[in-house]
Amino acid sequence: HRSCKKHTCGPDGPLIQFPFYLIDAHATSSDYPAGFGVYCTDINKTMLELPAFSSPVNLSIETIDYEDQSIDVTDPEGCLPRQFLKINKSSIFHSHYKVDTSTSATFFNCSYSSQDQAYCTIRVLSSSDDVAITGVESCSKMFDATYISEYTTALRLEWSKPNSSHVEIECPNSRFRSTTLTAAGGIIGSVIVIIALFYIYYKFKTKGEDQARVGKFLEDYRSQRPTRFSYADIKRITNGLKSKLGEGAHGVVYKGKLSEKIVVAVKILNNTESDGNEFINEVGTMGKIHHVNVVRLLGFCAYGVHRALIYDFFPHGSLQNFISPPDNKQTFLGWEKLEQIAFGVAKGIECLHQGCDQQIRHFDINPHNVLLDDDFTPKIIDFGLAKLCSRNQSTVSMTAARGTLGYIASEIFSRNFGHVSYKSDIYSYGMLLLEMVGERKKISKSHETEILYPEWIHNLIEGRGDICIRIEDEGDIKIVKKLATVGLWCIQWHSINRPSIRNVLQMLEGEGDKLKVPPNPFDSTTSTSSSAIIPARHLGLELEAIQELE
Ligand SMILES: Nc1ncnc2c1ncn2[C@@H]1O[C@H](COP(=O)(O)OP(=O)(O)OP(=O)(O)O)[C@@H](O)[C@H]1O
Repeated sequence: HRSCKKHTCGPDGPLIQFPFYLIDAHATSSDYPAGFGVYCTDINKTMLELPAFSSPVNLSIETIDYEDQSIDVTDPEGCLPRQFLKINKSSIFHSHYKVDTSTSATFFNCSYSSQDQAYCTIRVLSSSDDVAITGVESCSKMFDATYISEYTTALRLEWSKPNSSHVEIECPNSRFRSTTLTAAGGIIGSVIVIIALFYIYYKFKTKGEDQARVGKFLEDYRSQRPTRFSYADIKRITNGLKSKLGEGAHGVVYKGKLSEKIVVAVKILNNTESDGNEFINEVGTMGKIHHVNVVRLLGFCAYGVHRALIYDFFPHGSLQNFISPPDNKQTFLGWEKLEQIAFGVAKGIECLHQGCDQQIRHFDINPHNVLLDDDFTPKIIDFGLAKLCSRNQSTVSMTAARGTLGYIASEIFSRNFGHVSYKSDIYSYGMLLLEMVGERKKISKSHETEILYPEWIHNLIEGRGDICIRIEDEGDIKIVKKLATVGLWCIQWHSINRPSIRNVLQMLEGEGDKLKVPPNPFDSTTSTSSSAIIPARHLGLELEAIQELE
């Protein structure tokens, strides 16, 4: 039967078999269900032809997963949201395919007056945002539509079973194989041969899939976009979630391999309730960031309830291992290296705050979220809290935001301390610097309990008393003082008194002795404020959710 034939477009293309079929001169629409016709391009791309209102929409098929009944498609012209609007009006598309990342919208036709500068505020029901536009005179509703995010570059379509007349098809090949073997070797022999054939087939199939996956990844890597993986891929990459690297607030991290040479870390996210669209948006933002001090997102999985992020693997782990090592192992990197790391982290924050079209605030800068590569170059990871804000916006809604207590600025706890802004990351960065400096004092065990931390930091900056710190040469003390001074500036209680990340970089680039001593943030406030200096990791606490005060 024609439906049992298998094809591929070139050696790396996905397998084309029922319900998909190659559109050729012999196939008639009555043979196959509509919406599953594919064809090969000159450059061996597999294209899906979907019926649409005026003319068919052609999308490139990246993978087909017959077990999960899903395909990943992209638009060869790079505008998937536009193509989606077209196919979305087709009833054939809806009867066969399901998309879990779409959002509903209503389109209005509005007339404008250039003179009228009054603002009109539109409440967006699906989010907490209002949109303000000027000069609107009147609007009338045009139509309702379903759309996908502007950041969506690949779309997962799940197909439901085609109607029964097509499901019942039996492939003569398999029947032929079983009867011949039964006659030739009896039941036991045939079972063994079938198992062997299945094993060989499985090996080849897996190898082929692995090659296709790596090929797709390399293609995406060159074009600087994250690859979308299925959950089956994630399981294969991590060898069945075997090697656990650790667990954080957002999920569990596993070590994995994309190929023999490409080792990765896969973060399986806990929060499976998060809206697929929101997740894809975030992935779109993360995928655009390419900076030496920010971890590059290599891939992601957003399929049903499964959400995962794939990053490069960094064998040294996080900065935390080097400033407060587990089991107090001797892992001191030296003050020069620590200074370079502090500078690199600030550069990474600068990229997030100012380097991209959209300002990105991390909201969870801490030593666990700074990974170190082979040369100890720091890489900021974990954009679970990153929210997109346009450049002229200075505050952001923090409902349901998370962070690590001790690294969280006062304004995140309460609006009384001002608006949440990019200065909240500066606070967390300051805490990171102070922990880098402060943890070293623990090398001298005998003094540990005698000196209060705030007092100790001020003694250090002002050169008073015994600072109990490991100093190898004269330059070291300068570095320590500089890091402590910048750290104290960054944790000023009111965000307005904290420097911007550019100022931080200027301070770190300078000699350090000319820096003004910052006001002591522990003097002017109550005892509650000074408790914030104790890093939460030491208290074993995590902040669950922060309610925004209106
Ligand atoms: N790309 C990576 N390479 C190597 N190790 C990693 C990588 N990503 C995470 N890890 C390690 O996996 C563990 C868990 O990381 P994860 O980011 O989930 O937790 P966390 O940063 O400790 O907490 P949180 O999620 O609250 O920020 C950490 O020990 C971290 O160092």
